[in-house]
Amino acid sequence: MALRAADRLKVVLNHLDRSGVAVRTSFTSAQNLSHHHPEALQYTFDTDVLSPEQRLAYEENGFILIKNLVSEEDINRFRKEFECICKGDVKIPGLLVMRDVSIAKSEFVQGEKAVTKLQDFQEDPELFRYCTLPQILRYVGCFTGPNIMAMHTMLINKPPDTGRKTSRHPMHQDLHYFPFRPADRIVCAWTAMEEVSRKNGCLVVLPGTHKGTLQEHNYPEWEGGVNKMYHGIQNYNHSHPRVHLEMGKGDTVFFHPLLIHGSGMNRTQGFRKAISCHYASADCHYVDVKGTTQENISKEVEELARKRIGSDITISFQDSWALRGRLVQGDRTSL
Ligand SMILES: CC(C)CC(=O)SCCNC(=O)CCNC(=O)[C@H](O)C(C)(C)COP(=O)(O)OP(=O)(O)OC[C@H]1O[C@@H](n2cnc3c(N)ncnc32)[C@H](O)[C@@H]1OP(=O)(O)O
Ligand SMILES: Nc1ncnc2c1ncn2[C@@H]1O[C@H](COP(=O)(O)OP(=O)(O)OP(=O)(O)O)[C@@H](O)[C@H]1O
Ligand SMILES: O=C(O)CCC(=O)C(=O)O
Ligand SMILES: [Fe+2]
Ligand SMILES: [Mg+2]
Repeated sequence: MALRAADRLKVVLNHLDRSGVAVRTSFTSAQNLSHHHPEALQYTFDTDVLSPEQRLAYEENGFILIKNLVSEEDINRFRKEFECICKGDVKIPGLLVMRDVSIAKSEFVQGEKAVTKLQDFQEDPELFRYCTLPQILRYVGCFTGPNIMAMHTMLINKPPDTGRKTSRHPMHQDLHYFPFRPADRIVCAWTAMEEVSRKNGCLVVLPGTHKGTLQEHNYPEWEGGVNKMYHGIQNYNHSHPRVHLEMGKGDTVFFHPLLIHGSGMNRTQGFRKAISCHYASADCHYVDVKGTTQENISKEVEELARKRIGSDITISFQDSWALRGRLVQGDRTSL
């Protein structure tokens, strides 16, 4: 007899729950337990960090929110460092400072009010401390396993919208940007650096979409313009349930790279701040994206590398990730 996937999960979790807490289940055949156990939990490892309920939630939804994971003191330090970078007091090799497209050509906006995002802070010891926080890595290991690479780092400073709606981030899957697999061994940690709500443009996720495949991404046709490399999925199911992730300072969401997500407009006058890192198992391998839907982004990244480094050296899409990735736990086995 074939069990529905959700029933199988409940059966497996019931079996896994060694603490004796009752997990409601619709099926209890011992024979089916052993038979279905290995295939049912695809997205998480049994590490004694996530409770059975938390594992089930990630398996079903593709994300899990942990409250109050990063201390106020750490966040204040990241914020200070961000200010120093924006003022030009610190120069970090490889760091990319992005301005919002609506003010990119303005000479009047200076300092942190001009910055919408820092990318690639792996050479900044102060900001990179975020990626090595033990309480974050404990959770990351539940998804990646023990060998962990920090692949992609960002500090997002979503600006007050200028009225052109450019502060939105279109709905997308982060895997679009990554030429490595398997997807299930990649996870993003995203920490709110202050209260984030629907008003200042919190994350919006489509629960369960991590079970789907990678979709085609392009620039959305938005009247007010779109930020460079902010590709989006054009034809996702607009009637799929949406969840707005309202979070407090220090709350952290871990999410799967196929989970469809974006963020809304910032309707406040403050700059909505978040810090994030994409981790992958060091056992992942690079894939060739030629002839796939990822070819468009790979060409943009290669073009950017040529602009920044010079056209005499070719840095492939894969190389650009191998150069930025940093081992944060275990052994650098492959990536
Ligand atoms: C999972 C994860 C990976 C998902 C994501 O992160 S999605 C977003 C990823 N975004 C990126 O990686 C952005 C990469 N950033 C960049 O490519 C650069 O910062 C640029 C946007 C090209 C700016 O380059 P840069 O040379 O430093 O700045 P310039 O002031 O000289 O501007 C060069 C030309 O680019 C334009 N520009 C600047 N900022 C933006 C913008 N935000 N959106 C669109 N166009 C922009 C700027 O107006 C200028 O144009 P022209 O004067 O050449 O026509
Ligand atoms: N017209 C649109 N086409 C495609 N995607 C959109 C469109 N409008 C919003 N989105 C996407 O939906 C997500 C939520 O954006 P939106 O600005 O609607 O925020 P919101 O938090 O839902 O706010 P609201 O309170 O207005 O519903 C973002 O990822 C955004 O890019
Ligand atoms: O902080 C945000 O607005 C979301 C950013 C995001 O999803 C991304 O850069 O991939
Ligand atoms: Fe994203
Ligand atoms: Mg809306």
